[in-house]
Amino acid sequence: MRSAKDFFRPLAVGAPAPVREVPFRPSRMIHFFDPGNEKMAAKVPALVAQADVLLGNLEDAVPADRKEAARAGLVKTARSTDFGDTQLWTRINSLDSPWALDDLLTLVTEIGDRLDVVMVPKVEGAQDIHYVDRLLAQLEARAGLTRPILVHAILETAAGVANVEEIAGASPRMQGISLGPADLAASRRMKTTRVGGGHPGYLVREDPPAGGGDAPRATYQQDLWHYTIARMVDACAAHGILPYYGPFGDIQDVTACEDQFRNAFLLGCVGAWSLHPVQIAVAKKVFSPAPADVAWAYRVIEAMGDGTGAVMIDGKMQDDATYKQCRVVVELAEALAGRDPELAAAYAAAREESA
Ligand SMILES: CC(=O)SCCNC(=O)CCNC(=O)[C@H](O)C(C)(C)COP(=O)(O)OP(=O)(O)OC[C@H]1O[C@@H](n2cnc3c(N)ncnc32)[C@H](O)[C@@H]1OP(=O)(O)O
Ligand SMILES: O=CC(=O)O
Ligand SMILES: [Mg+2]
Repeated sequence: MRSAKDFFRPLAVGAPAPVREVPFRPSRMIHFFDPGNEKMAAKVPALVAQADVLLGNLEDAVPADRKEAARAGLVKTARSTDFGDTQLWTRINSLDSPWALDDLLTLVTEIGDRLDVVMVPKVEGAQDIHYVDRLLAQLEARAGLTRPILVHAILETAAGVANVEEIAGASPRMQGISLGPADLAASRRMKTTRVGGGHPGYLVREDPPAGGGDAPRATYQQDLWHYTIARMVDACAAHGILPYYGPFGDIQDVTACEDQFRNAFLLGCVGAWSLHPVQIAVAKKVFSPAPADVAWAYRVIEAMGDGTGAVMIDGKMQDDATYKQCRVVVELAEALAGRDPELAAAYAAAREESA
């Protein structure tokens, strides 16, 4: 383990200094595209205005014989697209694959100045982050980069979940963690055969009626991902990095996708992956606080003055703790409004109405 004093020193001579705080940039949806798929790549310029993050995916979902084409496609897209303040991320291949090393060598050298975050799949412990951390520093120094590329880990192995706290704190480069429910299900030997979301078999059943009988008993579907998301959120919050829900594979079921995203939002996640353009709007809706909630948060903050003591608003007790919750909502709303004029107008209107 590195000394605390050395933690913020560059890991290679000439590499940029590590960041001390993860910059909070809106990232409600991390939109995946296959850069080697010409039809998808052609849609990227139009998606810049819609998505907070565009991610060129090189890992799963890209066939083995198209890996080099995807990597080359990402270099081309990064160089030919004006991303404005939309972030460009990539998901490299897993560290045990034949492609990960060339992914990093090529991308940092060719488009390192355009890449904000490298997503690393199947992270099992701090050792995986340390490897990427040092390699990125060497490559950044060689490429003459002046700003460090951040790292995002996918939580998708049982070992990764067991080590999530050490992963979150492994490097000042750590930007965040996403739940990867598909690979995690496989790693845990869960019996689901889907990408994220619930399962109708995972339920609790109400007690039998008093006195017996065989009247039908209600069942309630349970959330397969609650434990892991909550654990990931705690690890991220404790280390000052950002948690995300990952993929929802039933593209047509936007209702269930919205529910899954909202559970994650309420538990503390700041965004989710979008696999198809239709999921961008779902994530935008869910991960932007509702205007009525923002207006309420401002009311509480204004009524609480310096944030101490207790007041009643509409029959509800407010104190230092609700004040802090409301600050979370307002700070998020203000960060999003800075990027999204429509949202800014909706927040201003709701605030005026509730005044
Ligand atoms: C478990 C995990 O690791 S999840 C992460 C890895 N998986 C991914 O990244 C999947 C990304 N998404 C996809 O590959 C595709 O969306 C699929 C395979 C799910 C569906 O693709 P299609 O069957 O082509 O969907 P559909 O017919 O609705 O597409 C409509 C249009 O949107 C385009 N499109 C589809 N998905 C995307 C995308 N993610 N980004 C940009 N454009 C897209 C299609 O190319 C198509 O273009 P066209 O109108 O010019 O023909
Ligand atoms: O990579 C994501 C997953 O769910 O697996
Ligand atoms: Mg995966």
